[in-house]
Amino acid sequence: MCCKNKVVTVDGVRVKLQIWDTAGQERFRSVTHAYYRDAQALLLLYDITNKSSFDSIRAWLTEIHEYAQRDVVIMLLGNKADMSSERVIRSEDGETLAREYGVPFLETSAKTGMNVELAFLAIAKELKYRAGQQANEPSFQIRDYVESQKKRSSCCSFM
Ligand SMILES: Nc1nc2c(ncn2[C@@H]2O[C@H](COP(=O)(O)OP(=O)(O)OP(=O)(O)O)[C@@H](O)[C@H]2O)c(=O)[nH]1
Repeated sequence: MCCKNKVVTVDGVRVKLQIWDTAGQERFRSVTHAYYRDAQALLLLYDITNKSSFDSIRAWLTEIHEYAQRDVVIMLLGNKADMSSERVIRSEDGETLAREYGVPFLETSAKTGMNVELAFLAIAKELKYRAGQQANEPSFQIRDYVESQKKRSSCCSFM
């Protein structure tokens, strides 16, 4: 499960993220608590071509509420956005779920890289902002940032 490092540059400062990939299967649930208990951020991925992966997100959010840090940064990601012909979960469904839980949402593709850098950058920005919060600094809103930066799989075919 542990670890890959990812370095992103946030406002000229290099931030190192240590990424743990916890397997999503039910049978590993009991052991994954220990892995994410101390995490500062959690990326919850489902597969847009797999309904059961989307359906299990609610259970994960409930669990996280119980076991994760109270101020953990959570982001919902609908992965495999490149596989549009096999899509079963609409972007709107991801957006609605994310809105319900007040978390930012992106569709990503690990294959093409769509929105992947943005997901890590948004997390790093949020964590950096929280760590160095100054009284006179404008607040950083991760959801607004993600909304303003994201690329939609349905557009931008010229890219
Ligand atoms: N087309 C496409 N395939 C992907 C994408 N992301 C992952 N895959 C493929 O999906 C399969 C599963 O990927 P994994 O990274 O092993 O998935 P996982 O959910 O981490 O698997 P577990 O660790 O067993 O829970 C692999 O064959 C990947 O190449 C994507 O964005 N697009």
